[in-house]
Amino acid sequence: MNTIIVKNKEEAAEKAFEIVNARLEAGEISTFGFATGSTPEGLYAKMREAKPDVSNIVTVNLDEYVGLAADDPQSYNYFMEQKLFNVLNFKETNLPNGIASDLDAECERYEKVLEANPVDLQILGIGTNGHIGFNEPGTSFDSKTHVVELTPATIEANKRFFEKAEDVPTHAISMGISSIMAAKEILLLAFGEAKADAVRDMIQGPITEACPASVLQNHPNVTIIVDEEAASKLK
Ligand SMILES: N[C@@H]1[C@@H](O)[C@H](O)[C@@H](COP(=O)(O)O)O[C@@H]1O
Repeated sequence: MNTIIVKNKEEAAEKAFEIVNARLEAGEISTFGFATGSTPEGLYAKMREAKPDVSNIVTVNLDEYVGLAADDPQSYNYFMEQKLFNVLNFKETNLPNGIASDLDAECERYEKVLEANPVDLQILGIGTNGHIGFNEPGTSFDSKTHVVELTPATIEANKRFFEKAEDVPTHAISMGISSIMAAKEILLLAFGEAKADAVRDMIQGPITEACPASVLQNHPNVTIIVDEEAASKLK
């Protein structure tokens, strides 16, 4: 793992954009994997500004809440539309469909999309409990796209995007851990003190399903960009 510690999230966004831009300019990205949450917003803002030609690039996203339609302002489909897709003209964009009537069939469909479009660069954030995508602690490292029941910790952490905690969906469709690990390159960002325990466990803890992000220690090409607060518990 290549860990880069920067001062703050602005510097992190710059550093992340440098890496992304280098890959784009070298024509190394056919499929781009995106994440949602507040963490990648600075990177996406820089991409909007730079407006690279992405007309040959397919995108996939990690996850979507169950029960939220693509035009629901809290959905991850909507987030991606607002943060990137309304400005950058990707060849094709893919997210799980949170309102599919058959969720298991939707997971299978999405896994086929991933098989047909192997991810060249995957952007990741991390949950305060070490989750990646919506793969909560205890998720099998062998998991593929699946329906997840969100933990109370995740609902608590994500309620800031909703009016009240009861509005946060209880389930999500998420790429599995093995689906995420299939990416050729992974770029994970984390900021703030609330992520410090998860960052320490991911980088220096044992590789265990109790900390889903610790699996990244097994990946050959991972860069982690953290600010000083998120890095504060590293030894
Ligand atoms: N499913 C998403 C994750 O992909 C994201 O990494 C995490 C952290 O969110 P934030 O970046 O807002 O801290 O939130 C959600 O749970």
